[in-house]
Amino acid sequence: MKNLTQEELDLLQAEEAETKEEIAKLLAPTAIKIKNVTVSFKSKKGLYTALQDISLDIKKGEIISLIGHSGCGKSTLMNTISGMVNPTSGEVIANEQVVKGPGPDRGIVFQNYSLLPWLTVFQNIYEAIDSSFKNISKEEKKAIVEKNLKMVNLWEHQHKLPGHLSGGMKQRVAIARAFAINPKILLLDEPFGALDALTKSAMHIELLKLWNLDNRDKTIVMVTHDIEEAIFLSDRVVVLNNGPASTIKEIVDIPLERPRNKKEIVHHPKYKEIHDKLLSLLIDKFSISDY
Ligand SMILES: Nc1ncnc2c1ncn2[C@@H]1O[C@H](COP(=O)(O)OP(=O)(O)OP(=O)(O)O)[C@@H](O)[C@H]1O
Repeated sequence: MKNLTQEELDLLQAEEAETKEEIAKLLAPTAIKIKNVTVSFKSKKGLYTALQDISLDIKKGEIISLIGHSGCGKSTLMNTISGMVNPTSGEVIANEQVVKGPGPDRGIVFQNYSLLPWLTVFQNIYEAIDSSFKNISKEEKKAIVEKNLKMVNLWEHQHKLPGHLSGGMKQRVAIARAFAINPKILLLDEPFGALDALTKSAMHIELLKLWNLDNRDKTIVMVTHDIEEAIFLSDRVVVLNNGPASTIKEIVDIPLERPRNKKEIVHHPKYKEIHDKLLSLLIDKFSISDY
């Protein structure tokens, strides 16, 4: 084990880390640093400020969920990390580089899969690898496609077009494509939002399996509306206030040990507490008499 610096020791003490996992997390380097990010959009009515002075540090290997009401700015925050939206002020540092635009170190999966409908499953992944890795041979690229399609159990479906796949299969292709590029940071914008409950559950397990296979090194940021999904997958849940000028309302830790079991986790004494807390943060009114 490496010798800890005074700063690291102080940090450990301050946080009263209890488990090995917590200690590892505390000592992990920062993968994404969001520094005082404000995002304003020009609209016909003038300037619309979606996000106001957001700061957040995300550690390497962390799984973070962004949650909040529709229109609060979750996707905008995600897009500033991906580089598709430039902050009006402030900056995002990802993998120690100031984000200036999209890059292969940050893979994105959208809710609508964004597969190219005229390409087969195999080609969809191959093309993504082809445009990201210039210096490897065709054979190596094919091997990466094969490995990642096998990981999501879709190798036998490699010749199909996206139109001939179910929603869950399309989403698995989209995830395999994101993993094939092997980004250090994986950005998931409501990736399972359109799936039925059973497929969604299966996809949660698939995602965590892939994350485990990768030594839990990949940093994952996910937008979701689903509290259960956020608790099951995340290390921390970031709750955003409503816009305009949305800020971080609260960051909720999910101190549930991994690996997590879908059936058992709901009986964990902390689960209900966390669930209630997130629900209260999202919904202010609970009783009919409040309406
Ligand atoms: N390119 C843009 N131009 C103008 N306004 C924008 C643009 N992108 C987002 N907005 C506005 O910024 C606000 C935040 O939008 P965003 O899509 O980030 O919200 P969200 O929390 O992801 O919503 P949802 O949960 O409904 O997907 C909204 O009011 C939206 O209309």
